[in-house]
Amino acid sequence: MADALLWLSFGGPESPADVRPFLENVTRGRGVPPERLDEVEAHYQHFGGVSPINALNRAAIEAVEAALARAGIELPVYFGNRNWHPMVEDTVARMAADGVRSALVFPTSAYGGYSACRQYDEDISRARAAVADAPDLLKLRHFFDHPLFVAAAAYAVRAVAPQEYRLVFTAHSVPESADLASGPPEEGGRRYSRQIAEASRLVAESLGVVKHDVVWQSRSGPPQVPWLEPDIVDHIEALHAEGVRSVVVSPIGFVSDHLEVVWDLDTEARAKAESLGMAFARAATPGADPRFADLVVELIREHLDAAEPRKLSPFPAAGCTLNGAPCATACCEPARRR
Ligand SMILES: CC1=C(CCC(=O)O)c2cc3nc(cc4[nH]c(cc5[nH]c(cc1n2)c(C)c5CCC(=O)O)c(CCC(=O)O)c4C)C(CCC(=O)O)=C3C
Ligand SMILES: [Fe+2]
Repeated sequence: MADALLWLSFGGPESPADVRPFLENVTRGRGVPPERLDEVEAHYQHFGGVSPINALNRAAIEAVEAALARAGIELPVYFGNRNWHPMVEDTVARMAADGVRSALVFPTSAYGGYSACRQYDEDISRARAAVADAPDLLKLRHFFDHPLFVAAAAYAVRAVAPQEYRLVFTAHSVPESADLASGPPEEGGRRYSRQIAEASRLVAESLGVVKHDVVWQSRSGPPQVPWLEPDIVDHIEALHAEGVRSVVVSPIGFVSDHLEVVWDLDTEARAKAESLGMAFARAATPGADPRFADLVVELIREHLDAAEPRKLSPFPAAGCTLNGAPCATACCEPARRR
């Protein structure tokens, strides 16, 4: 039923010369102001023009290959990205040349929403359209509420948490209009912000933490357009004013570390906390946790062995579609660009 797995991710630059063309790929047609791009380019160049995301994806793929071998599942894994090499179009061409007729696709995002889900569907459609005899590509479902995802995130918090702390979850902000457009209009359970809140609640609950916050990071776009708030850096100030003296930040919105994690959290949010005399710890992203490889194998088994989906939330399982079809006609439509 499937001859391969395609690991589909965002991509990131791996040298200083890659940064600008990468950013142009990310923002093509998206109305991101040039000043924002200059600012973001400086963040990348601060780290030598290298995002950790591609190396972490390669390492996660190795762990999944080992987990598949342990499970006795013979499925070669291919790696393709939306915005940087290896580009998904090139990878799908290679899959076709290797004789792959049908593949499962693991997108490196656990959630619904335009940027986190439907844009990966668009990548699948684009890549298939570019390749003669492209394989059928079936995308795996959203996994924000899978017990192994929740367990990996909870473990990462426990690994860095001091005795007393405020637990703060963070995810990539999106325009409010994009968040409201996520999921079919009649059904709120696929809304990005609700899934983020639900994953955060599940992690906090499994840790026995009674009070947690959900905040946002890395907003871009023109300032007059409302995005999900509050921002993590502003929130740290608000917590300080409330008397909180120690925070643990869990980047629940992301699978692996990337530039926006190491810049916005490890650099900016940490500096803000330290300037206020607050203790600051950032939990690891789950992608490198061994539970994560097992999670991917379980999601694959839902298809190969018709295994029962394991999920902790009451929200409908969504995101699983063939050949880049959206979940539903009006689901997660891209925001209109001015
Ligand atoms: C929901 C979401 C995720 C999580 C889901 C998922 O993981 O897929 C995510 C992940 C990521 N976002 C990333 C990088 C960027 N995102 C940008 C811009 C944007 N992100 C958005 C949303 C999201 N983004 C949005 C609504 C925009 C505005 C423009 C647009 O509508 O597209 C820009 C442009 C500059 C700027 O505007 O800041 C960059 C460089 C990287 C890789 C970093 C690296 O290289 O290490 C990753 C993993
Ligand atoms: Fe982004």
